[in-house]
Amino acid sequence: MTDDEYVIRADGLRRTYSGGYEAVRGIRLGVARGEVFALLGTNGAGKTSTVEMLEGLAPADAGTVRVLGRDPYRERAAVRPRIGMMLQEGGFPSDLTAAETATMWAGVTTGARPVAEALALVGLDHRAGVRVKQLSGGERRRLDLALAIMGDPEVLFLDEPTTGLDAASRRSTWELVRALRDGGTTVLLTTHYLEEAESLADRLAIMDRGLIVSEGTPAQVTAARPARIRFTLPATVPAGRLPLSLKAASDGQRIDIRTRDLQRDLAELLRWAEASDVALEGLDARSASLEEAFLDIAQRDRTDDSMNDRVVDVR
Ligand SMILES: Nc1ncnc2c1ncn2[C@@H]1O[C@H](COP(=O)(O)OP(=O)(O)OP(=O)(O)O)[C@@H](O)[C@H]1O
Repeated sequence: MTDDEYVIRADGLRRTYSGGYEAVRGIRLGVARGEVFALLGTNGAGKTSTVEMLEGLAPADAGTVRVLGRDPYRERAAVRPRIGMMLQEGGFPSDLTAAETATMWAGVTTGARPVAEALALVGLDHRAGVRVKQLSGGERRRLDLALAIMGDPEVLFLDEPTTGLDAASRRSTWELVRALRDGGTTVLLTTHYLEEAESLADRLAIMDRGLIVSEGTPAQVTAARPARIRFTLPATVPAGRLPLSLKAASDGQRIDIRTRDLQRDLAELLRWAEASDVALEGLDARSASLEEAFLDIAQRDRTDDSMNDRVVDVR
């Protein structure tokens, strides 16, 4: 993909706070038109600091940012009408009702959709007459989303859009994001919900300590991680009797095998169990999930060890 085909492009992006703390340490990312891109990371990894630069709310200390081909900070007047953003904190007057807040926002939004439509899209139509301070946390989050999509933006930035939402509201927000994407909107979102990223994102990046440490489709990000086989051995069978080729870690009779060739190792295990007449209680074999990929990164962050170093051979 050429640079021109990216709706959001960042290169060598850095942000240093006063006091010298470098929150974003040179990242490169590109989001294509009509794509949902999720930015994941541990607390303090630099997601919000990054998104604020992409939104044009803060200048980059180094590197370049282009949104719709322009610098969102220096060319804010040209970029702002074409983007929607939902910040972590909405910060609207709490005495206004949801409808009044949306009407006020529509008044300063280019090409605003009808207020009733915006509220209905986030399932708040029945709460239109309720003051913001009387809305629940999840309802306020949905009002923030209604305002972000008020102008039917070409590019939508969502910073933790479903934090505080119940499971049903979260799923209807996902449906809305998918519908916007299908209508051609490019979406960049941050989230702490890995299931959300797995279900929504066409591509994602995981940030850690100011850098992007993994990037690709959810399948690509998890493909690099080992699969896992777990089971419990009968009390009479010591873990040392397992086939030597299986890299197994044990906690008493509970066995945890990490493997990059799930089919081969599972077949080996089952052949051994059959031949040895051993029942593998609670046998569970699964490919790596995004959550495991993420936890590996977070764990590495703490120990600076590779995952393989943490697998202990039982022999
Ligand atoms: N105004 C500021 N001044 C100094 N340091 C800041 C400021 N804002 C953020 N930081 C620091 O920069 C780092 C990155 O913060 P940022 O909010 O971008 O992380 P994040 O990935 O969005 O985290 P979270 O998932 O917790 O929201 C953190 O260590 C934070 O303490």
